[in-house]
Amino acid sequence: MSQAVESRGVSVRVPGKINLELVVGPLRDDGYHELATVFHAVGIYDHITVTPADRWSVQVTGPTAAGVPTGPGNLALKAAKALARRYGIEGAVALSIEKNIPVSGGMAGGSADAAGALVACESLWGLQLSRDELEPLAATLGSDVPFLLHGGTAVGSGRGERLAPVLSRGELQWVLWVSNDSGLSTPAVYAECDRLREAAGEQVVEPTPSGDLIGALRTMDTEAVGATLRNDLQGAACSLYPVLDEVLEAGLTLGAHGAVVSGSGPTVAFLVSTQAAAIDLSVGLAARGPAGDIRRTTGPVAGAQVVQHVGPTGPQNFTG
Ligand SMILES: C[C@](O)(CO)[C@H](O)COP(=O)(O)OP(=O)(O)OC[C@H]1O[C@@H](n2ccc(N)nc2=O)[C@H](O)[C@@H]1O
Ligand SMILES: Nc1ncnc2c1ncn2[C@@H]1O[C@H](COP(=O)(O)OP(=O)(O)OP(=O)(O)O)[C@@H](O)[C@H]1O
Repeated sequence: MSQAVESRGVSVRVPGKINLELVVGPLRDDGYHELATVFHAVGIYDHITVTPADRWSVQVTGPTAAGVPTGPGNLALKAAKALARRYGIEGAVALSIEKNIPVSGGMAGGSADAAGALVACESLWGLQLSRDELEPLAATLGSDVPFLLHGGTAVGSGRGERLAPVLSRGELQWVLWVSNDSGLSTPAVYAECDRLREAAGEQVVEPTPSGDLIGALRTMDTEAVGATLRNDLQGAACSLYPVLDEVLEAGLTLGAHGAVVSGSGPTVAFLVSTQAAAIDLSVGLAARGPAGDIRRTTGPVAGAQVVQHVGPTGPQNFTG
């Protein structure tokens, strides 16, 4: 029997994401929009721990735990149950989630927890599945879930679930403005985007990723990356959450190289070139921008990773 199977618990850390580019194409018959997006995993992490148990349960703690469901609607629980069903695992797990990723913030926190639960349970049950083998099941749980299995920077197509890695070197410095109010509902923001487009008589074409952004990422030219950030949901997010216009303007006035609403919002990501510039921008935003939580982070970072097996003799760490 493998070490993993003997273990009493497995802990995984999983990052949130921002979208460096989100090109929204036509609404499909299945209710999803065709996308061309560039996902970018950033260093704000949830931790998921799974322990064998007689019945399924979820406990949520941490700074952003408020409002996360602890019943059957929890995405991490859904992911663990789906994996058990798919591979004929009997028995259950107790899930413990330490939440740091904003909820309904456009950073795919629920999707991250689903990806984290898949990786944790895969390890606990000794299934020997690669990330690629987990992808099809991940895609049934949400369009962003496959990306969080891999992390890094990747182009997403289809409804966001088909991935191709993007080559880049070095690290980007980000300052995030996070709403300390309520978040935004993803379906509501897509619907608002459709409404605004229809009202403007906009012709919606098949989405393609921008070569300029991919080129800028290859050399990690911060100013060029900043100039090519784009999100077609931004207008809709600002329409539903008007303070975002002020947030975007405040960060750009304070010297950010670029600013973009992440995914369906309302989190806003500002790109700067150095850690010192990130500190300056955070201080400026906290003092002069609209009220919100300001966080500094970097990307790209790896996707869901096992960090600890808790065995009969105590914890065994895998990464720092
Ligand atoms: C906004 C993004 O975060 C950008 O990466 C994603 O597109 C949203 O991904 P997600 O939260 O995993 O979304 P899902 O759980 O798959 O879908 C939730 C809802 O969002 C809308 N949705 C999502 C993805 C997509 N390509 N088109 C859509 O219109 C649909 O109304 C769908 O019912
Ligand atoms: N483990 C979880 N963590 C956070 N939210 C969860 C979780 N499970 C279910 N949810 C529900 O999912 C909804 C969306 O939460 P999430 O934090 O993933 O939004 P989001 O970051 O805006 O999503 P995305 O960026 O993928 O569009 C919330 O209403 C929340 O109630």
